[in-house]
Amino acid sequence: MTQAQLAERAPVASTAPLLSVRDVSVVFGGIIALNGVSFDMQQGHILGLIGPNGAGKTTLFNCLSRLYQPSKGDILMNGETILNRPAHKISEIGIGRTFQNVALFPNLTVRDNVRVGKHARTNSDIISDSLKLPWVRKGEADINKDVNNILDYLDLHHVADTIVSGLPFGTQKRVELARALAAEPKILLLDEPAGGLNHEEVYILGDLIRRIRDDRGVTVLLVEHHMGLVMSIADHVVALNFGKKLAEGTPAAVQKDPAVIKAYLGDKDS
Ligand SMILES: Nc1ncnc2c1ncn2[C@@H]1O[C@H](COP(=O)(O)OP(=O)(O)OP(=O)(O)O)[C@@H](O)[C@H]1O
Repeated sequence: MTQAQLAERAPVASTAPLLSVRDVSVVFGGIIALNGVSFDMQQGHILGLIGPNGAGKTTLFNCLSRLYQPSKGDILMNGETILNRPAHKISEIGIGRTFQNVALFPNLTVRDNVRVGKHARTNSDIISDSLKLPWVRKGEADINKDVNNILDYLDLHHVADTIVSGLPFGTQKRVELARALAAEPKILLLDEPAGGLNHEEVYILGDLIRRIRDDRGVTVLLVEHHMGLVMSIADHVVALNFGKKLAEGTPAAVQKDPAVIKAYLGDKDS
């Protein structure tokens, strides 16, 4: 192969962000929950979004997951706005999410909850499903294989046929992660995943989030109060306070930033 052909094959490092939050503001009545917030998320990064109570983290998370519409600004994925998408259509463009208090179907098994995530990405419809048309049967076989892989990956096979409501909270959180992964997201939005977990469970979770990024190339946005978790796994941290961006950078730099230290003083959760 010639030098020119080799050069053509060489991967081109892309610096274009996967997701851009541009000058986003959200106003509730007279309250400015977000005030002109901008930052980028790079492909393959774990981005930690931190800030004291009321800083605007959940509001921003809800804009990204399309539950809230910003009053101003834009959110771009690969350069295209996502603001024209309703919440139930974001899995189609590769955005998955988990919920702070776990939002599974409590009376379904672990396996069926994960299958729900998988169906968010398949093209079958109710008529094809009920007629069991060939492409549906083939689709089902692939779905079963993928679901089994995800159950193995998240160490959930032993509880695959257990009803979710009887499982410990930490396991339910893992099921939620499995359901989100089943939709094969490019970006995973995690809303306080460490909430309600004990010290060991938080450590395991951190390892898992890192593995998901490394093994599956999933870019992760993590809204989290648990500073130990954010600082140990994030590549980049964005700190908010009173709806504004206070600082951003590496975990070490943000942790040392005087404005961030000041914002957290007296906040018992920090
Ligand atoms: N639906 C709403 N209606 C009115 N005000 C709201 C609403 N949601 C949030 N707010 C206000 O917007 C501001 C930002 O709240 P938000 O919940 O986004 O902060 P947060 O950083 O997620 O806080 P916490 O860490 O306590 O969850 C707060 O002043 C909050 O009271």
